[in-house]
Amino acid sequence: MTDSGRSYHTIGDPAEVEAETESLRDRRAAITELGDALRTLVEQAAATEAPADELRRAAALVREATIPVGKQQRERGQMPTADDLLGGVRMYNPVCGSGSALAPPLLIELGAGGVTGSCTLGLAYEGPPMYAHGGVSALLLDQILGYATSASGHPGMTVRLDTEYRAPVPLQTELRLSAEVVNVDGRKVTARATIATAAEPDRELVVATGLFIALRADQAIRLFGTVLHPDASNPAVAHD
Ligand SMILES: CCCCCCCCCCCCCC(=O)SCCNC(=O)CCNC(=O)[C@H](O)C(C)(C)COP(=O)(O)OP(=O)(O)OC[C@H]1O[C@@H](n2cnc3c(N)ncnc32)[C@H](O)[C@@H]1OP(=O)(O)O
Repeated sequence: MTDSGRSYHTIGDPAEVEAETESLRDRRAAITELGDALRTLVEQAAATEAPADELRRAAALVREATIPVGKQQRERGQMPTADDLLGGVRMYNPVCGSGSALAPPLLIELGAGGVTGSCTLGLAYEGPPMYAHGGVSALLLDQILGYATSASGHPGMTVRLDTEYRAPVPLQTELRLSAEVVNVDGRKVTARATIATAAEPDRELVVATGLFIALRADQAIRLFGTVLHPDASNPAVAHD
């Protein structure tokens, strides 16, 4: 979809389709630009030692910025119009999404036999002083495990995530993640993932094993019916 509210998959006048595609590209670029600015803000706000009056000035500026952004808001049952769920584009995913202020973002690449990821965590992700919060490590691992299972052709939902913290994950340090599927047993898929630093990729700091369950059709419809089977009551969907 584009700002005009029409689907970019529309079959019709090629010039119109091209204009809508260009509009979508431009909107995604703008979402990423805002995401970058927000990430900088979040990181600087977590690291700031500025005096109170500067912080209040910043708070007022941020409140002002929420006005244009808050103008058109989607609701829970509506997918972002800039996303392409089946194509794997999730602009606001809290781990990988370039539009998310929460995402480091983690960059994931498909490799032979699995997937790899890279990111650097700033002070906003601090748990123990100088190191990442354990929940943040689990977040990164769940995402890359999910990506590995999907990429192997066995997408599912996490039902179990076992996380072993062998050594603290340093902040402001380039990290390397990797994940691979280790077992497929009917609808149950097991995958293993690790976090290391780029400097010492073989020293596993955190290791996780995830169990993923492929959804039955009735489960998928119960959980995601509105977005998987959009109908006229879903205002996020274009009805050309
Ligand atoms: C190229 C690719 C690009 C795409 C990128 C995408 C990236 C995406 C990244 C996203 C990453 C983020 C990902 C996320 O964050 S996913 C979000 C976090 N996860 C959830 O919210 C899932 C919550 N759980 C459920 O909704 C239900 O459990 C579901 C619906 C999944 C299964 O329903 P149900 O629970 O009723 O199960 P079943 O009747 O179908 O039975 C199935 C089998 O499973 C066994 N079982 C179930 N639970 C457990 C358990 N805890 N330990 C061990 N086994 C368990 C069960 O015994 C049975 O075994 P068997 O009796 O057959 O032997």
